[in-house]
Amino acid sequence: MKNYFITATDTDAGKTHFARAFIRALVLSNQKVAAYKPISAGCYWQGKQLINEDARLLLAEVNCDQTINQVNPIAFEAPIAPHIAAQNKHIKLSVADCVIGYQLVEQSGADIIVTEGAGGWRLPLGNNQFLSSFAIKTNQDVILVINMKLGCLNHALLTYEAIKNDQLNCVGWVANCQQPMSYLTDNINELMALLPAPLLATFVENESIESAAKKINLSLLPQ
Ligand SMILES: Nc1ncnc2c1ncn2[C@@H]1O[C@H](COP(=O)(O)OP(=O)(O)OP(=O)(O)O)[C@@H](O)[C@H]1O
Ligand SMILES: C[C@H](N)[C@H](N)CCCCCC(=O)O
Ligand SMILES: [Mg+2]
Repeated sequence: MKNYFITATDTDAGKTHFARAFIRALVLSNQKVAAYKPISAGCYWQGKQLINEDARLLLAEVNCDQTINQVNPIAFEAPIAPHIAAQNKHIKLSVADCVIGYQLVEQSGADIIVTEGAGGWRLPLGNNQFLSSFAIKTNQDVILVINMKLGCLNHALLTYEAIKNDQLNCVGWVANCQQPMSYLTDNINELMALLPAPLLATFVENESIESAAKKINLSLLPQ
């Protein structure tokens, strides 16, 4: 079984966009894929259930029998830092609970589990715990989505360094071009020179999931 943890330079950088395309590409290459979004903040009510849009979109791509609750067991309505949303509800977030949810996803019989983080790499859970510790505990291969905008070089390099210091492999990165950027090619070239991991795909503005999936070079991932 393989597992990938999708992180990013920031919130709204394109983690879900990439994860949807990645799952689609893996399913097209005949893998059994499950998704996991341990913690979400920013949800809507459907009847008595809180639904996170990321989890709904990921669930729509997988080919294992999963429920939305299995994909996203911990959900908060407010679109704020999850540890604050949890505090407001008198709930304690923990790495251990994220691992328990992951173990349930493992029972889906997937060859590959794709986990989407929340925010960036060092997302606080409160009580001095971080979502990155969940990725460490479950020994995930990390994929870094970079929102190509001014300032991303520093964010990308620091994130890469943190992943490496946490002794995990950043197995690839994605250039997500959501908005026009001056000297885009030069910025991508600088990242190619400085990040010791392969560029898996470059997504353009308004890239469809179908098109994005075709661009991901799965052969660059460790076999
Ligand atoms: N290359 C792209 N082409 C088209 N739409 C994009 C692209 N990248 C991101 N988006 C859109 O931008 C928004 C933010 O992207 P996305 O939701 O993937 O970010 P995220 O990192 O998952 O954010 P969060 O931290 O909230 O989970 C979404 O509406 C998404 O559909
Ligand atoms: C609401 C947002 N879209 C995400 N779900 C949560 C992002 C938390 C970021 C926390 C931080 O690092 O400041
Ligand atoms: Mg997301």
